[in-house]
Amino acid sequence: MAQSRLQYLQGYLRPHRQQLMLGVGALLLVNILSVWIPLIIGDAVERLKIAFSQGTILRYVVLILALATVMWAIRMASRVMLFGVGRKVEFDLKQRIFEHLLSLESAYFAENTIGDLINRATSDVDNIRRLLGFAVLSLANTLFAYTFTVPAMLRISVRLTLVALVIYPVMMFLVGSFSNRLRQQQLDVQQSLSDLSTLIQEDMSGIGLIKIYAQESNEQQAFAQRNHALLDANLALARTRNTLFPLLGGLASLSLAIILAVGARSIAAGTLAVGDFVTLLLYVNNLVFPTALLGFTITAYQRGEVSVDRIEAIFTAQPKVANVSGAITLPIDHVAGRLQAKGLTYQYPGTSTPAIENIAFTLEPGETVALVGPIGSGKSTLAKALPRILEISAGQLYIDGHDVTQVTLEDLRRAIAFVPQDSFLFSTKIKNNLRYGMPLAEMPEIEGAAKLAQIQGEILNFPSQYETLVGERGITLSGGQRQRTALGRALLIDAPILVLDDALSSVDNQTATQILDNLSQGTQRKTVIFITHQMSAAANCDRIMVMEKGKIVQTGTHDSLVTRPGLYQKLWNQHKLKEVLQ
Ligand SMILES: Nc1ncnc2c1ncn2[C@@H]1O[C@H](COP(=O)(O)OP(=O)(O)OP(=O)(O)O)[C@@H](O)[C@H]1O
Repeated sequence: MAQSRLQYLQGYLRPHRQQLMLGVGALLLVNILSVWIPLIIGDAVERLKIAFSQGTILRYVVLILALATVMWAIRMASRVMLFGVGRKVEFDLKQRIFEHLLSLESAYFAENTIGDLINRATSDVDNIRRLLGFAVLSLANTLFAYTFTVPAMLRISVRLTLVALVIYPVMMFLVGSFSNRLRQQQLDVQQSLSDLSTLIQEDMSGIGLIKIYAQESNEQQAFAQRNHALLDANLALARTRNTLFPLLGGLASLSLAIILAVGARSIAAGTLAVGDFVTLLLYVNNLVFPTALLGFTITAYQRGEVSVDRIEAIFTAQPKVANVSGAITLPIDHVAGRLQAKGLTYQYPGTSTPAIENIAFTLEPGETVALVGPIGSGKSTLAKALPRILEISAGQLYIDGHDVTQVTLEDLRRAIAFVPQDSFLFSTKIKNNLRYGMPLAEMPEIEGAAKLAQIQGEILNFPSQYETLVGERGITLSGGQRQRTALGRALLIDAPILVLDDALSSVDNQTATQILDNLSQGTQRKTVIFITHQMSAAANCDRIMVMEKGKIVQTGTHDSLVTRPGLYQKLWNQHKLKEVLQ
């Protein structure tokens, strides 16, 4: 890891340095003040020994009460400030994680489960909040308590102080020897929690599939297994904590007992004043609480450390496709829509052969070109290469003569609207789904896009028309309706180039052909790449490119290709046969 955990933590705290310093400063003040009260009490004991008077007691009580109130107020202020820092870091981290996740490509989300990522963004961030709130407060408090109390104790009696503190190295050793086990067990808990979240997330998304295959009981078992693993991990951690913490508390109290025994003898021998003894006892008491808390502090710290690693792992993932330095801008109204490929090749990481190889073509502005070919021939790969959803090399693909790798991603993706087969819709009004790419679009524009996508008629039949909620909280659209809504969404941004990656597969041939006709008419004609298995819709396109094993093997109009022996003729004949048989 490039930086140490401590450096990461410092980085998280940097923006809130001032508040942190104020909080720690308040703690410092309170610890300095806390040395006084035992001194005052010791003094009171000595005075009262000489001459008992109500007035003296009252004066001491008022003084101690006043001091205690001030200390309480400062301690409160320090807690508000330090816990506030924890909360602010939590906010910053959540924000950073979300922004970073948005910058990553879908391949990252295929490798990392959503449940795990959600867990990191919530539970792990929460651990860091506790580390930077509670643990920092508690560590600083312990440190200050020792720094100011121990010298004050030494001034009273070196021997008794050493006697009282003899237990503390044992405590430190104990904490040290448990710390690795605690950290590992904490990691196991976080991992088990992530596994469980992943299963919940996947099962809820795939609930339809579970029902179709009647796999409820298997999924229940899988859940029980992971839930048990989480329970075991939590119990193991609790066992360790329950062994360590009471041990620490017990040892801290033991130091009080030792000093009582040894101190009483010194008083009897006349080498220690009663007042000093009382002060010393109160000092030891001051140390007991922070020391007994050390166990919690250490767990909070280790829990936080584990979470720092898990969160930083997200930040180390970098987007593969990014703007080159000095990338050129290409305003959409300057794009005519000419696409040219020269030796375009792409090989998926970890595979032995390129999915597309040495592709060359030129698409003129306004042309509608179908891309057909057997399954797995590389059509989707080519489609994804165009708006650089896949990382392609420079010098292989040009938009209006500009190398796409040199154009800013924002402009390139604004110029090339990509519509995939799986049309994802958000759980919101259909109107908002349509204007997703242009949130400020007005109704006439939205309706225009819906008409072009041939979905307007159906929307008007929905209960609340364009205001109808779709998805989880609303109505369920059919596959074809979803695809046409997704197409309407792409048409609304009015990109000069449109890539339809099997995006009309659930739409009947006639409607698909009508949609393509809509797109190729008028002054706002688009360059359309229509990837499809629907041969009759492809046949109506200006031109057809036929792919096989990652290469374009034939190009031409339907009429020219269908008469030539070759893959296209074969695909067309298969399609005709299917039509006859249906
Ligand atoms: N993410 C990936 N990692 C590795 N190989 C992949 C990946 N995506 C696709 N491939 C492989 O690349 C080849 C081309 O796939 P592609 O999806 O481009 O074909 P296609 O022509 O669009 O197929 P279909 O008609 O079924 O949609 C296939 O062999 C496929 O297995």
